[in-house]
Amino acid sequence: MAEVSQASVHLRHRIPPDFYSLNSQKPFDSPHVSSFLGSEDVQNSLPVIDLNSPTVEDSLVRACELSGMFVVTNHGIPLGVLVGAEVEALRFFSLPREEKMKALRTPGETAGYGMAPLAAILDETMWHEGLTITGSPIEHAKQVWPHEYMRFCEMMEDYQKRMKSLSEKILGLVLKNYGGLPPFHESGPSTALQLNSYPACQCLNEMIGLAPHTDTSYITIVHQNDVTGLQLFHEQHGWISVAPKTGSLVVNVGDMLHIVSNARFPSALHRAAVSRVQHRLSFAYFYGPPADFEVSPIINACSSGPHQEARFRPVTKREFVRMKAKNVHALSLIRKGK
Ligand SMILES: O=C(O)CCC(=O)C(=O)O
Ligand SMILES: [Fe+2]
Repeated sequence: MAEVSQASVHLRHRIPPDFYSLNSQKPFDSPHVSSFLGSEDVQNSLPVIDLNSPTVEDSLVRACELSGMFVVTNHGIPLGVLVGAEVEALRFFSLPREEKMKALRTPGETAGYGMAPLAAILDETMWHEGLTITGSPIEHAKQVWPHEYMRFCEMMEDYQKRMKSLSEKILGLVLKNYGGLPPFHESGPSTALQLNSYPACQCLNEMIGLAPHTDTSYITIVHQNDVTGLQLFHEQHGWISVAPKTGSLVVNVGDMLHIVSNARFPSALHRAAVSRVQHRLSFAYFYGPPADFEVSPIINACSSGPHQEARFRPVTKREFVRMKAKNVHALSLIRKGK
């Protein structure tokens, strides 16, 4: 996921590329020469889980173990909510650049418009712009639409409320054999909604939308518009495309759940490709523990063999995020017996 420490916040408000002017000088020669096209043949190999199925717990645990990424159906979020949020996001990203800049993330803030927060830790040019929302987006929405901000705010708040419940449902099922989702006594979970926009790119060579990364969350729930772009790294097949399927959602395991599961569930390595002709949108909802909650591996009867011993030392999300801001491979820093 896309979080960095206070130490590097100044990098977080770097501005996205000027897509319009770069595209108008086409063909634009990007420094990337490799292909970002995922393998289409194996795109359907991700597990698809019906959340109403009587065997849902087992299926979820197996999917977490297998690839750390899966598709859910019958998740209870009406298609109208997903499409409505898409329409509002497009209304924002279609604004002229100088209008969007009014919502630019200020140094020290998480929420706001700008490059993927990931850009602060990866030295890579990404064909991407994003709007990060934590709770109410009203301050930023008012800056760009002095009179027409309410609909955007209502849609995004409703979307987050529903995603929070869905995250808790999925995590509760996944962790049932681990004693369930831990109660967060004082503060609630840390959550964020990241609206991602990848304008069509008529570059000579392909540009990456989002560079390969793992999310810092327990889990992330992704909704994509109908343009393919999300890719998962698979040990055997390399990069595989996770094609959008109307109404279904993609869920992936993040670093925090990887730790809790004692490495039984891989933290999904994923990235986003860009289309030459279509504007791609995605919504990533990150659900994680409160910043000061200490996360540690849960060892229980389900664990066997090498999983019997804790593979990671306990870490708070705050500390982990700080470490990851300096080193994307932060998991290796808290691994025991390195
Ligand atoms: O655009 C996508 O499908 C992925 C987005 C993502 O990985 C992120 O925002 O962390
Ligand atoms: Fe991600």
